[in-house]
Amino acid sequence: MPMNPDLEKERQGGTFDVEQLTHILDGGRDKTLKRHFLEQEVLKDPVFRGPDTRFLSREELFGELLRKHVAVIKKTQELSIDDINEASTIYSAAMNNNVGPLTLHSVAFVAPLDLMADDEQKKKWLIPAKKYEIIGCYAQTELGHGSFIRGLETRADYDVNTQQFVLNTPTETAIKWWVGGCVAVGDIGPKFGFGGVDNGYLCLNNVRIPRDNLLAKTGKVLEDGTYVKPENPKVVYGSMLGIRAALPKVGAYNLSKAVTIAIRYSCVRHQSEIKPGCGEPQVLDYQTQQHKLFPLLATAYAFHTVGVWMLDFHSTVMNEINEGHYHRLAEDHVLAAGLKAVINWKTHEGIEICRFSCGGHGYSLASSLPVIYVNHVANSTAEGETVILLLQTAVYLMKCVIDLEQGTPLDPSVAYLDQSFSKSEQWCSDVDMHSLLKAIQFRSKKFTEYVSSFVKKELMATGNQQLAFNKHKVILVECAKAHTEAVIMNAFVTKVDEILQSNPSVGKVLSLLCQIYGVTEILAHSGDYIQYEYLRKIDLDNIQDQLFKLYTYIRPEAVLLVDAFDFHDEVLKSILGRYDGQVYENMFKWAKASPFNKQDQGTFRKYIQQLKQAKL
Ligand SMILES: CCCCCCCC/C=C\CCC/C=C/C(=O)SCCNC(=O)CCNC(=O)[C@H](O)C(C)(C)COP(=O)(O)OP(=O)(O)OC[C@H]1O[C@@H](n2cnc3c(N)ncnc32)[C@H](O)[C@@H]1OP(=O)(O)O
Ligand SMILES: Cc1cc2nc3c(=O)[nH]c(=O)nc-3n(C[C@H](O)[C@H](O)[C@H](O)COP(=O)(O)OP(=O)(O)OC[C@H]3O[C@@H](n4cnc5c(N)ncnc54)[C@H](O)[C@@H]3O)c2cc1C
Repeated sequence: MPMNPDLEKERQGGTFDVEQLTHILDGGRDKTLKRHFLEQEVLKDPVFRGPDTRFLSREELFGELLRKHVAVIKKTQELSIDDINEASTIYSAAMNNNVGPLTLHSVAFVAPLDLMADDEQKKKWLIPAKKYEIIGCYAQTELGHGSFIRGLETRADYDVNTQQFVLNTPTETAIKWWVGGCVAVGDIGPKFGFGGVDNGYLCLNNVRIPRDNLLAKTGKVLEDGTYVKPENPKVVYGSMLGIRAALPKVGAYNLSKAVTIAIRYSCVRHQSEIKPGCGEPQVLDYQTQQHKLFPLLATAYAFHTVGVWMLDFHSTVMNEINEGHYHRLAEDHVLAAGLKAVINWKTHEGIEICRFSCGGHGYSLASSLPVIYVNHVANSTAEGETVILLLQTAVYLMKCVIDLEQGTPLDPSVAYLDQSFSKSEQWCSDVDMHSLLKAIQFRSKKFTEYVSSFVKKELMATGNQQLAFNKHKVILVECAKAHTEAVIMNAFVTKVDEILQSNPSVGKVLSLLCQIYGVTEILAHSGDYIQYEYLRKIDLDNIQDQLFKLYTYIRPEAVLLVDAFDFHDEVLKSILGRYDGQVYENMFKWAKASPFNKQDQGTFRKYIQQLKQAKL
């Protein structure tokens, strides 16, 4: 199909090599080539062809995705793939923006076995689980409790005579609920999205399991019922840590898809007039459309950068824990908690903005933006609800203030809290990314000190830390967000500095995006900078001008920057986001293919006939 002339023109501009940026995003040229190879292995294999999942009922969708997921597993094993990123490539190429039915088996059943089973148990369960000889799920949440783990009601009473645990869900609120991939007892019914996953319920009534079913790498129960605590009790929470540490990159992936669709479509879509009689401009030429999408484009790059960094950091900490060193578990937990919470929340807001920016066609499943949205938005609740996780980060920051007062060294990711910040010169409209980072770190430091003063006062008055925290949860959450933004901006600036050395032209365009991210973040909290006397109105006016100027620099690069995400059309599965920009013709073809247009709407005639006969 010929290229849409608008997109053809957009691809003639640009100041950087798209392919080189794709290689950077993938982690090197070889990884790009391997990703292309794996995508083609899926896209050319007829087993992965099937009905357009956007036309399917819940039951049909589950069946089709299970069929495909099994094919993904076979393909992954056939190609001897064990790298998580490569396995994700095969999975994403097949799932058409859905979450596959066996996802929880991999991320929430196999992972904890790997983390907490002893060698004997690994032989017994981990090996067959990895071969899908046993299919598992993660049944933690109950009808009555999800966030408050210590409130869970399920019982496991030890029967010393039979060396067994007797499992019971003694109350209705104890029923295990939301259990992804739980095929035992029942499905919890239709959901907002996640149609590919059978989130189930599980009632336990005197279910007996052998003592050695308790994963024993950390804690264990001896024959006489004595509980031997793990060296570090928090490691039992580790199974939730793995998914949280991975979800920032999942958020970046989903936001990258949404901005690819919205920016390509915004170049194809012509609407209204700027100069009467001069034709309808591309909607991406409107400053308001740029104001919707360019900060999100910058955010997608920022989230990808920090998502890769978080996964590396988490993997290092897990290796240290495997060798018995727990000193970075707390930092890993709160970084994963804060990044998972902020990134997934801002991503689902961003996907929604991308949908809005495509007008009516964004509301059609032809765009796939609704599919990406409803499947992504679960990530702000699942694996730790947003506020819950931000409070974890906030409590850690309160401890950092105490550590600072006591002269205890801080973890690297919060070292800036011990720095002094000052800004004397007036900001013009070309503030560099390092100055923007300093400002964002300054705000986080000041906010942490401000919140800590309230919590301390409350603690003095009540002597109860939980009460003190509970009274100031709103500002504690904001404090955790401010810190997490400092972590994101720091990772983005660090990566861009590195790329400026290795590939100046790519580094330059990314530095523009980094400035957009930083200026947007500062303007979103401008009141704090005035209140803390770090910025004046003139500074804010100047960086507002800077933001609009940055949009003009990014406008000719925008399509190339989303091309660099390198989504194959069959992976993106969006008519608005097609690489060739041939939207209208394919929208019409897609609509005509809808089963709704195929079935004889006998029901329509039947009931309208009744209406006519009713002679109202
Ligand atoms: C691997 C690839 C993955 C790719 C992903 C692909 C797509 C899949 C997408 C989605 C999958 C969705 C599947 C969803 C599954 C689920 O939802 S499973 C259930 C998840 N449930 C939760 O997350 C519950 C949230 N609640 C909690 O975590 C806890 O209740 C709590 C809020 C943290 C409170 O804990 P607690 O009540 O014990 O009290 P605290 O004092 O706050 O904590 C005690 C100390 O423990 C430390 N802590 C807490 N959590 C952790 C942790 N996870 N790791 C390490 N340490 C932890 C906390 O800091 C306290 O320490 P301190 O005593 O020193 O202060
Ligand atoms: C798509 C999806 C898949 C899931 N898959 C699984 C799975 O496979 N296995 C599994 O075990 N679970 C699963 N879950 C459940 C998930 O882990 C819980 O929904 C999540 O932990 C939130 O707990 P909750 O639903 O009890 O919400 P609640 O904790 O009841 O939250 C409700 C509200 O109360 C607020 N709140 C709660 N506690 C506090 C507090 N201390 N301070 C301030 N505010 C508070 C929250 O911020 C929120 O606004 C899944 C959920 C979804 C949506």
